[in-house]
Amino acid sequence: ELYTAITDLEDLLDTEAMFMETLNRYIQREEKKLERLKRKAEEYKKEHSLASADVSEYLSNPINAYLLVKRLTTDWTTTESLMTDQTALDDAQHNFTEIKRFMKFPTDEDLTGAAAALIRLQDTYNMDTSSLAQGELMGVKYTTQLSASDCFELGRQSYNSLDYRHTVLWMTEALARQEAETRLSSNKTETPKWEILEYLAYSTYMEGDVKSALDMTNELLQIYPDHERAQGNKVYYLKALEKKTDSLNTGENVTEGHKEEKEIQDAPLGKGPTERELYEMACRGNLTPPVEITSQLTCYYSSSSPFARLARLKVEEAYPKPRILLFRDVMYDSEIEIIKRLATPRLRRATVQNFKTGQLETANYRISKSAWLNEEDDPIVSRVSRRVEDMTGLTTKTAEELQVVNYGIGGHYEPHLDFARKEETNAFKSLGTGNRIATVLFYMSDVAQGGATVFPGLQLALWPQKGTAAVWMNLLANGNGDFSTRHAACPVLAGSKWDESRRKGKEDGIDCRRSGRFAQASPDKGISVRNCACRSRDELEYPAGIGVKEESGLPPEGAGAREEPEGCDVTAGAKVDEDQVPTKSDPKNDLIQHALDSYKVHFAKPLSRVAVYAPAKVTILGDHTEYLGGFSLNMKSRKTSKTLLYSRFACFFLLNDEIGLVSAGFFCNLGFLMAVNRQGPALGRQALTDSTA
Ligand SMILES: O=C(O)CCC(=O)C(=O)O
Ligand SMILES: [Fe+2]
Repeated sequence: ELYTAITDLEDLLDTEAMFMETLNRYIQREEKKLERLKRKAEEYKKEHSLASADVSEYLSNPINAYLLVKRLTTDWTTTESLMTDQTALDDAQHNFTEIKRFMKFPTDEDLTGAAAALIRLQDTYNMDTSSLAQGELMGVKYTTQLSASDCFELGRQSYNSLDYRHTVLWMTEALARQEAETRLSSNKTETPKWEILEYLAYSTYMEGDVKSALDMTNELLQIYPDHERAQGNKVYYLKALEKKTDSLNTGENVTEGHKEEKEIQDAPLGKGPTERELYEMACRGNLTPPVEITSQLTCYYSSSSPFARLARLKVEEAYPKPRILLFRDVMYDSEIEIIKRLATPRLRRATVQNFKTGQLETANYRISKSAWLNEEDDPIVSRVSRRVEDMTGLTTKTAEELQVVNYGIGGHYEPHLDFARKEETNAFKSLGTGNRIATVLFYMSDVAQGGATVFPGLQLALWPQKGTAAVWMNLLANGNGDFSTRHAACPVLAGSKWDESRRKGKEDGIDCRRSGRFAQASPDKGISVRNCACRSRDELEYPAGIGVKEESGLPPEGAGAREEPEGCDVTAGAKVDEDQVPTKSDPKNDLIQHALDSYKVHFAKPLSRVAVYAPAKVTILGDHTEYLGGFSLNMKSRKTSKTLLYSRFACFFLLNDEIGLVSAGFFCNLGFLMAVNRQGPALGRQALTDSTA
């Protein structure tokens, strides 16, 4: 199943390239063969006309007589075998077989799935058939168009799935396009009109319009009078019409055609629209929570964990109750690339849990591919786990592995709950975890169109933005599931959607929380902004006085701060516990050692300089300490004991105890040891452990 993930579809382009190469090679070889045959024919023609000019004269020459016999024997045999030579074709066919064996190649199931996906997109995003066929997706015009035969194929796929409504739509479009194509070129189009009419007539009948079905069948019979099935159908439709007229006269109730009552799939939520309607409206961006809700929302910087105190996290409330938060810029592009690279070879069709048996199985309501990553796979996974802990205040010890998801054409996940209900006794057995306390969903790509995460009951849509994470609790404080968290992933209309989620399981009861920080998380005192209905990065309105946007979130990538310092949250962050002070005997906690090791790993050479940058303000010990929002890095120098700088953003390097300014106004608020000179005194370490910030 390749259609279920865009990343697999990308590989199909390689397959197509190989096919094209084989085809071109085959054409070249056949052209060469035809060239040789043409030359032969020329030679025959020349000799033959010479002979015909004066036959007896020509044959009086014994050499000519000999050559004539030779031409028609051995020569002709060679010519004939050249004509029948199939090695080019055999080679090409052999190549095709090998390519199909060794490269990704779509199956009929892929074609059906891809067609169903297009039709799903058409329905969810309310797109009319003819605009879609002209390459228009929700008002955005793309260059690719569908031909009559493409539309015919979509109609045929719908017909095979007994979806007569879409068969009618697509066959009607196929007919219109076929007529236009025939007008434009004298060549006959690939799909004959009578065939389109046959599907169209039958589906129209099945949709209840017998009269039109009959008209179409008559048109078909004009083009193809001997079409047996059409002849039979005509009789059938005529009878159905007669019966209809009779019963109308007698006042009897008739069901038109074979139209069946549509199964009612969605129970209305109270009196209003059904969940499906709300879901589709939210996917189209036509639904937002009422103003009474949005007016309660705030944006703030979170510094509720030691790490977050240094790298303050940009938090945006998306919904108050259930509390849904968006953490902006919490993942580096480079991390995303690594995670995608690790996951790609492991992607498999995503499964869902069978409500009754607890077994994992595939389902049409969840179409995507996913891969699971654990902490042994790569240190990056632990990094993400730590980030999740810092964001939520929950431990990831009982969390599921990291699930990476890539959606394919029209990939979606219909409304569902992430937690297991009481009746689902077997839930999570196979995963070996408890119920899901919370979901943390990282968006690893922007999606050009569609692909929102929607909460139909809350009328809320979250639009994927690369590097943002959405977080919500699935369970209430008493351990019961919170049904208002029912959510869905809308079909991806254009683009590729990559998600990564960590869902936290519980072990016993509900208490695997390290603290109730998430549930109680509140804006940092005094800096909350009311009613910031923030959508895109540019629109974010963070409180003035806190600093430039770049100041918050993770340090800028490529600014020498790629490595998130392990242990930084303990040593350089909040108040340092005596027994947590790093010592030489405990190199794991030793920032300097960590910096040295990281440097060596990344640059394959030892360090010779110390560089430190401060979250806000650097104070040299001896000077008074100004607690600027709690961000201050105290440093000690042998040669100078003066406070050097009052600027809030600064980067210093220490070279043999001299302190100098590297660049100001650039780095952000993460106390971070970049490089250390071991030859000098252990300034950096001392400075950091002395930090009072
Ligand atoms: O991809 C999304 O937007 C939501 C995914 C989701 O709900 C899930 O994986 O459980
Ligand atoms: Fe979900």
